[in-house]
Amino acid sequence: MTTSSETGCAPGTVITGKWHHSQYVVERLLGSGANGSVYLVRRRGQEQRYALKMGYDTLELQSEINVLKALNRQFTKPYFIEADDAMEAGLEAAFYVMRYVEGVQLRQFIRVRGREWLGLIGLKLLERLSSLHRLGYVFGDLKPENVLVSPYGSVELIDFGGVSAEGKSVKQFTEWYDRGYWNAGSRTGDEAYDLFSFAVMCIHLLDEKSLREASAQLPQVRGVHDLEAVVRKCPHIKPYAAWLSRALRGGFANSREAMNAWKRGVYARPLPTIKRTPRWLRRSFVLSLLLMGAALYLFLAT
Ligand SMILES: Nc1ncnc2c1ncn2[C@@H]1O[C@H](COP(=O)(O)OP(=O)(O)OP(=O)(O)O)[C@@H](O)[C@H]1O
Repeated sequence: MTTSSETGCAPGTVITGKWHHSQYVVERLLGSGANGSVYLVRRRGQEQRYALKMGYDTLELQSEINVLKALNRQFTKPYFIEADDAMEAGLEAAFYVMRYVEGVQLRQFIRVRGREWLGLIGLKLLERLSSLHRLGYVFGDLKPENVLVSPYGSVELIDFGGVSAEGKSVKQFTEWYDRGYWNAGSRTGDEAYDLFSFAVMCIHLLDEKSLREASAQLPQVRGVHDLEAVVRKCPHIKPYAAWLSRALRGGFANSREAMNAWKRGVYARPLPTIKRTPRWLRRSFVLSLLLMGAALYLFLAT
């Protein structure tokens, strides 16, 4: 059977739920991954935007829905809206609708706004992880692509496809951020697993080149010591070093303790309040200096 997730939904496509009869108008594709395609949609006749995920595997979608529903119970602003089957001109696919998270991927945010934002972003992300852990879940596939940051620095996790119940095997992981890859522990989902990924993610954001070099070690000798060597070597990482080493060694009792340690030891530094001057403004400034110089030269020469 051909599903609409295989063929893709063009902007303007109306997706109608078979059971609840809600209608969603596709604005654009937000992204596609292993588990399906995510579209930015509006409910027909309304302004409110949502993210609609159309999946290849109903069981996978269901486990993501379960996590979002659990999060709904903890927060006033809902994560999960509804789930249904789409029936579009003979094409059939399961979908669910969730909160649309406006923002850019974490790596892009840090690249544009500067590394000094990691203190604040890290704290908000640890809060998110801690909420998930309190519900008995482990995120599993924590990586910069799964963290969206709004222009004001609010942080949301996306892609709950890797989430597993605490104590169960991690369902999805990405090599660099995986504790098993660094021979640093099992792939059993526990709070320390997410904190380990969080620590490697910070190293990645602060010194990607050194992390890449460290990961080039032979698999059987690769270890936490390689990550700690990067942490010691890189000057940008210094303010985070103590926290990162502890997370890499599984030294926090839980994510709440890790969050409090981050708040005291990392975030306690002054906040970045001044926006970096946009590049176009810097360029215009340099250009005007050059023009002034040229005008002065012509003036003196005549
Ligand atoms: N709630 C959301 N709000 C905004 N954008 C989203 C949302 N959920 C997903 N996206 C976008 O859609 C893309 C694909 O979504 P998602 O990662 O959930 O799919 P996936 O099939 O599980 O992917 P992967 O193969 O990475 O596991 C994301 O990279 C992100 O850009």
